[in-house]
Amino acid sequence: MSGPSTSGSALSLLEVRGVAKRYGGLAALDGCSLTLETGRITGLIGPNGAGKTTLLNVMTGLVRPDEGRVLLSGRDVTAAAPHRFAALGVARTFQIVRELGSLTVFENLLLAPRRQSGEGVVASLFGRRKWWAEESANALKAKALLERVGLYKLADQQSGGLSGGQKKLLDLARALLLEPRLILLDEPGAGVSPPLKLEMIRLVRELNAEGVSFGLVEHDMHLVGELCDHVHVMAEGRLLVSGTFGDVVKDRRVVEAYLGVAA
Ligand SMILES: Nc1ncnc2c1ncn2[C@@H]1O[C@H](COP(=O)(O)OP(=O)(O)OP(=O)(O)O)[C@@H](O)[C@H]1O
Repeated sequence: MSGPSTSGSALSLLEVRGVAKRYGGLAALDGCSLTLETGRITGLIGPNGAGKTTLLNVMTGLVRPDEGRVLLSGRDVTAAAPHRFAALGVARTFQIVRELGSLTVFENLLLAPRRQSGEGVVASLFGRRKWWAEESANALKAKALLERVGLYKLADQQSGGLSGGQKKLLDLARALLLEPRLILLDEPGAGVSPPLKLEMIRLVRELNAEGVSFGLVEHDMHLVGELCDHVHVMAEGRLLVSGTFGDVVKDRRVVEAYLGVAA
């Protein structure tokens, strides 16, 4: 990773510039450039196959782009591994939640990756004591997070028995363990009952008011309209239109992209 770049807006939290990713002959991303700004809940919408999930993967180090750059607060993180993004405060949730069904809800949270203290020489000398201290702090934190997302009563249940919405809330709690400054949500509304969707909206708003920024990939336009300050519309691996939700849904190019008509 190189040092801070000189360009980019002061509000830019995570930015992709000219990002391309090919799978064989298919361009999942094709010169995509866009910015998620600090403090905002930014929507990423677009028709199926537009490249939204691939972009989230690039923005969290799960996929290395063939071309282009990824900048976090102006710092080049294009080649950073997922744990590095996590350490820098970027967390994500998944379209299909990958909980360990045979473990309890609480155990799933304890096993989730989190920011760990450094493992220098001094740390390793005091390793065992430090490990215990960290583990008990993590257990307390996990309990507090379960309470926050409304799953505390289910802490001892096998997570495989959770509903779709409860799994999404567990995934959000898992992301929050990292104490992130940015959370990328991949379809948090998919397969979620209306009451839990409202709960998800409430939580995201509350976290945002506390200073957490969000990138939100979502097909549920009600959810996008409720949550997003700003929306980027993607089509065919690149940015098509950006603006307020009200503006982009009226945009002719966006309507055409969703209908599959050439803009
Ligand atoms: N690992 C992969 N191998 C091959 N093709 C892939 C891979 N990942 C994504 N693709 C293809 O890249 C394109 C973009 O996929 P992506 O999942 O990013 O789109 P999306 O906008 O998230 O779609 P959706 O809204 O349906 O989830 C699709 O055509 C998809 O089939």
